[in-house]
Amino acid sequence: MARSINLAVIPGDGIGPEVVAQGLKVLEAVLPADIKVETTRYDLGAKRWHETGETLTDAELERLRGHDAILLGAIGDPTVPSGVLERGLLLKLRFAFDHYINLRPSRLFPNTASPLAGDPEIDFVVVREGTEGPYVGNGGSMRTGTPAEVATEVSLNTAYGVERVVRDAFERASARPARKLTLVHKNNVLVHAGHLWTRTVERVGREYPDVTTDYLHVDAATIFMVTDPGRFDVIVTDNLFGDILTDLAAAITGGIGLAASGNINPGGEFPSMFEPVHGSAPDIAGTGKADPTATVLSVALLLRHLGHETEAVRIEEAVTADLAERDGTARSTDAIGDALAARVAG
Ligand SMILES: NC(=O)c1ccc[n+]([C@@H]2O[C@H](COP(=O)([O-])OP(=O)(O)OC[C@H]3O[C@@H](n4cnc5c(N)ncnc54)[C@H](O)[C@@H]3O)[C@@H](O)[C@H]2O)c1
Ligand SMILES: CC(C)[C@H](C(=O)O)[C@@H](O)C(=O)O
Ligand SMILES: [Mg+2]
Repeated sequence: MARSINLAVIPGDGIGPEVVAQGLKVLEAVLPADIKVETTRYDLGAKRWHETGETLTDAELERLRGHDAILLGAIGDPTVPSGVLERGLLLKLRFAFDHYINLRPSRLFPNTASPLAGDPEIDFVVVREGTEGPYVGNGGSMRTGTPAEVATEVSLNTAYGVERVVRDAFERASARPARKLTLVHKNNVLVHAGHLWTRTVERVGREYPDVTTDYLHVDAATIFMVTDPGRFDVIVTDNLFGDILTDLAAAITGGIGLAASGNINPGGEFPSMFEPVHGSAPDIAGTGKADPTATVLSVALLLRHLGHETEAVRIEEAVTADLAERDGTARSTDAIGDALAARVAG
């Protein structure tokens, strides 16, 4: 366990800088005096793109590589064409640093309101593939802008890429009490990729006889996530399905303002990157309405990844206590950050 953390911080756009400020506040408060955190801020995002036309240079990528981990707020801005920052910055980082595990825990904290009826027990984790699928940029457009336009976006699925994420998901499932793994795909239509995923889960699953496996088509998975979320323990799924399912998962567990994620490079060859599931929320940027809890919980995932389990748990307990005391009174981003920092410090 490192006694110092060399952290890269990418606040980004919209509410990104607002929530990252709270994440850093809580990080500083939770660490004991003998663990030092050194942060380097990278001002990437819309402003930088407008000024220079750059999203992320190779030199910056090289410098980022030298950090122990990255904390990212959110990127994306209405003044920048859709996809420029998402692909040129966020996905570039995930791909360059081989973040093939996109880990998205979904837990309904005690006393937190879910839009679902009753009082559902929700505690599952989505292991979303992070470097393949339809996200690879394997596509193009011909006769662009004409009535004869043809556009493609081809999903890439390699045996290597699918197996490594499936193995990771089985490892996580076997370490959890319910020991259940659900593959979510669409193998009735996407038969080539879908059957590769299905066969891989069957084959790797033989090495994990104590883990129960099942399969759901992604459309049916959205039904069960609303009608019976307790059936899920570990979900393993492709990059795009995982993106969509985890916004839904956030919605049923108290909202997108609470959903944390980690883009993990398990071997540690590259720094892993932690970020809330949500985006830059231009509709509320600058209003102080953004909930920083998702970022604070992402800091907990970051600390756990670096071996600081005690501090990670302390943050999660502080969030649990904070959520339990919420009574509907509006609190600012800053006020929530202050409250969480005070809890972890005390
Ligand atoms: N990881 C990322 O950086 C990331 C993730 C998703 C979207 N984006 C980008 O963000 C921009 C906006 O995307 P979008 O509107 O589809 O999704 P979004 O997640 O930014 O916002 C969706 C809704 O959730 C609300 N919301 C989001 N975060 C919140 C928080 N912390 N507290 C309270 N409410 C919150 C927003 O106000 C909005 O109503 C786009 O450019 C998109 O590409 C970036
Ligand atoms: C902004 C976008 C590239 C990103 C994704 O699709 O992975 C976001 O939606 C997320 O969930 O982190
Ligand atoms: Mg998303």
